[in-house]
Amino acid sequence: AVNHVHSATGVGVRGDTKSINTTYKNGTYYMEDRTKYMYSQKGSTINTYTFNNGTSSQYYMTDADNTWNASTQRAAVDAHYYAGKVYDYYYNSLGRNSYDGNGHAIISGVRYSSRYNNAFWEGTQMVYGDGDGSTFIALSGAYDVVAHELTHAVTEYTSGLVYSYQSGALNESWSDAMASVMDSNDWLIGEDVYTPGISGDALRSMSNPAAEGQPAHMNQYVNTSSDNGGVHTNSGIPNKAFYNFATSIGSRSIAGKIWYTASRDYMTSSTNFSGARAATLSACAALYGSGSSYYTSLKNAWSAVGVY
Ligand SMILES: CCCCC[C@H](S)C(=O)N[C@@H](Cc1ccccc1)C(=O)N[C@@H](C)C(=O)O
Ligand SMILES: [Zn+2]
Repeated sequence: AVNHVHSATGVGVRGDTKSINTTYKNGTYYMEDRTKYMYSQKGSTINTYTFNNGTSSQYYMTDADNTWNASTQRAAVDAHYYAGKVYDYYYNSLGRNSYDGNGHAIISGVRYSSRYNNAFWEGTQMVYGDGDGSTFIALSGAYDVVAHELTHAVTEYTSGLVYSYQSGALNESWSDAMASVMDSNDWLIGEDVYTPGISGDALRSMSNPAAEGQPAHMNQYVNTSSDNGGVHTNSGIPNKAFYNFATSIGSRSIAGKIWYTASRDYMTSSTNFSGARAATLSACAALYGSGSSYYTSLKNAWSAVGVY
């Protein structure tokens, strides 16, 4: 195979079988995907590692027969698979080659710590906990979680939104919005890995933020210093604006293209909610014209959440 590239069978967090791209070298198979454009262009790859429930060192994921069906491999299978899908979306739909726009390698580490109910972008890689089995199962098991985390990397290289108060809530919201474009069969966030014992709930709802305890209007903005100024709470307001816009124009992909363009071309580290409205309007005008029906729908989407 070219560059020892193999497509393998893997079993994900929820027991679902999928095809992943691996590399054969030194007599074994590695969870290294060399099939993307970034490999042909810069030699960089998608690589997935495990912390083996530690917090400092991560280890290669290898498999002797390239059938990745061990229970200890499930979180890595999904982190690897979904990272590839998120790379593909940014490259094929938005013309962005990896999170830096220049084909940077994409690194993930799974099984971080013990019973860890979170996932995050560490600044150079994605990190996923296993969850405690009650609040979360392994967080890489959800497409929207992986899209959320990798979009934080895109945000760092585009707007650079500071992760606190209104710019931080926008940072969180842009991750949820792009995740909802890619994982597009509902308006829920985290539902595939959240509370396995409860059906129908989610960590967040973009269509009805209040359903999961978030504000959906500026007059409900929560002034707090916790959670970096309530970034996971107040994200409900721009999340609702994105939902309003995408549903009013009938296209998540067009809404996502405007949101991405706003972050890349019109937003900065200190952009607040009003600035985000202006940036999305500028992006919409640049892409579709200020006389477009999209432009009017976008104004209405923001005014419906009390942002001007
Ligand atoms: C390390 C401490 C804070 C990390 C914050 C990361 S970026 C984050 O926002 N993680 C997501 C994970 C996620 C994403 C989509 C769906 C489900 C879960 C997140 O929302 N974390 C919540 C639990 C939080 O930190 O409050
Ligand atoms: Zn986040």
